[in-house]
Amino acid sequence: MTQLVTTSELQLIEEYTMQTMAVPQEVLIERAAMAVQEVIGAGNFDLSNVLVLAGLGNNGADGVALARLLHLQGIDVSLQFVGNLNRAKDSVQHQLKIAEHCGLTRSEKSDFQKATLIIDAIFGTGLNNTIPDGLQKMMRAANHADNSVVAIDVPTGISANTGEVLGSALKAKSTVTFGYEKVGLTKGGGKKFSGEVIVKDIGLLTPENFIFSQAK
Ligand SMILES: NC(=O)C1=CN([C@@H]2O[C@H](COP(=O)(O)OP(=O)(O)OC[C@H]3O[C@@H](n4cnc5c(N)ncnc54)[C@H](O)[C@@H]3O)[C@@H](O)[C@H]2O)[C@@H](O)CC1
Ligand SMILES: [K+]
Repeated sequence: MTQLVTTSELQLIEEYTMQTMAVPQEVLIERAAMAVQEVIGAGNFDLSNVLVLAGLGNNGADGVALARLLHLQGIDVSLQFVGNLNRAKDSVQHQLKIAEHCGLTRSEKSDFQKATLIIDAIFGTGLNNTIPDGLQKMMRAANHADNSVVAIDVPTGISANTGEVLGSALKAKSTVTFGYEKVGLTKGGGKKFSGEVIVKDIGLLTPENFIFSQAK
């Protein structure tokens, strides 16, 4: 039996990890990025031209950290933000600062066709509304291109709680999800869009006797 989490259960686990257990958020972000680096480095993906599409929340922060790790590994990686960077969370700004110190500059616009692998770090468990129209258009174009997509935590456009497609979703070949599999990856659009789901430990700490509502 596999343990599943809802977004509210995950929120409790994240709070417990960072507030009660005092694990810094940066540690979780670094481990999330390293987990994805390990999966994409295992030999099943063409890493000759990697495009990281990063959003403005913590899912984007994971993507920026991953872009930096790949850059330091000598991989040709482009980092493109989706949305106005001025509105990005501090975690994203912080990760971008580290990446820039390591010599990785962000791209303004990237060529989907050129990318051999797209990393989807646009939205994760925080998505709670319909994807804006402009972004839906870009996602449909990416779905039509012939690249492999690896989603970080949850494919963009999928509700991590219900599996519903919130407007449009980015079709992943694999989804690297953190801690526990999200309920939304197991049903509806989530099941269809997430491809192979790989659960990775990133150091989230779960309170003893925590009650999970669902399993599969
Ligand atoms: N909570 C944490 O500290 C950690 C989170 N992690 C990553 O962070 C993700 C969750 O991060 P966030 O909670 O920051 O959320 P996301 O990065 O998924 O989304 C960013 C923000 O977008 C906004 N938003 C939601 N729906 C929208 C819509 N339709 N249009 C425009 N904006 C919208 C919300 O304010 C949301 O906070 C996880 O999936 C995981 O990848 C990991 O780095 C581990 C640590
Ligand atoms: K994502």
